[in-house]
Amino acid sequence: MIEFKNVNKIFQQKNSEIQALEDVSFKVEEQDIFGVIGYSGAGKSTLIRLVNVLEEKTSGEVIVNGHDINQYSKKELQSVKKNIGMIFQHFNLLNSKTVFNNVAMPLILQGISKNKIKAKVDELLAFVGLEDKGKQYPNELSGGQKQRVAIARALVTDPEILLCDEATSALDPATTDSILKLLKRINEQFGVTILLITHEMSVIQKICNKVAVMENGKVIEIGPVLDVFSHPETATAKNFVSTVITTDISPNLRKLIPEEQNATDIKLYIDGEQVTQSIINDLITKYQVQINVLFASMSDIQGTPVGYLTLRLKGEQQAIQNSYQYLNELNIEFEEVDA
Ligand SMILES: Nc1ncnc2c1ncn2[C@@H]1O[C@H](COP(=O)(O)OP(=O)(O)OP(=O)(O)O)[C@@H](O)[C@H]1O
Repeated sequence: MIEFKNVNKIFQQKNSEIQALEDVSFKVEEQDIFGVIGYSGAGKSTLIRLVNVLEEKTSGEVIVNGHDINQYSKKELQSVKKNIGMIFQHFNLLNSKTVFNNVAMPLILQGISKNKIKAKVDELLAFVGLEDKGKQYPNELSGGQKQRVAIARALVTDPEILLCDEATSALDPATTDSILKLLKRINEQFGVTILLITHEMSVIQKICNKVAVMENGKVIEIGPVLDVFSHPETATAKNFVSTVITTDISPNLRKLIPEEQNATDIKLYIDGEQVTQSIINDLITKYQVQINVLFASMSDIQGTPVGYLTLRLKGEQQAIQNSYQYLNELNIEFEEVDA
């Protein structure tokens, strides 16, 4: 649906060059909610703006609907762009126009008949929950309501792709949640593919099925959300994950737990059906190992329960070895950690 192939973007400045994107390659499949996360300056905005040609790449290919976006004729590009809606952090509404006219604007510009416009705009205002706000002006609305208007406007041409540029960054947590739910509904009911950029891992956790982590213009980690969240490899991805899930005892808390002779601490990762296994009970009763739970946390990642445990095991060396064999048989990831 959208594919970046070896994309580079260099901004030329008077005496220097800024490489905003470096050899970026990945695919957004149909019906994905694909999240791109990175710190400020990572290149996220530049990347998303290439898709609807708000920026032009320096080299590489940005393929939308089967063709490189720069290979289309002007006329073809117009119809490709109609197929791509976009929403922004600061909504970008026209304050001098009513809500109705803001949503209607793309259709007015296309010369669509008034009756058709009214039917479509009314339908979309109802869909975003603003059926009674058509006659109001943007500055009479809350931030969340403004973003709903912007979403209705982005959908008015029935696009197959929706680009979201930090769409919830200016909103409070509750409003953010309601907008994210709306985006999910758009993806599920209308089959719209969503490419979003954010600096908040909670946004990725709540609605994305895939994620790319960017740093210094490069994609440094990419994959299904469950994979990247459960096994982040780079320091940056680990930092982002730690903002939404706690996977370990904090160093301060660690200091409060006394060391013990003849004890082994292990860290376990469990997910899916593994969380229903009576692991601790089995280790105690079957293998005669004493157990202290030093740390435990459970999170929901895309509907999959994911758990992290740190256990202190005490017992005969053979009993500990047998416990490890049992964990291996259950395919549970674990490692010994320093006390
Ligand atoms: N029009 C421009 N001219 C020159 N440099 C630019 C331009 N747009 C972006 N850059 C530079 O390109 C790099 C990537 O910027 P970009 O805005 O894509 O990052 P970002 O990850 O979206 O960050 P933020 O979340 O702060 O917007 C930065 O170093 C930025 O200064």
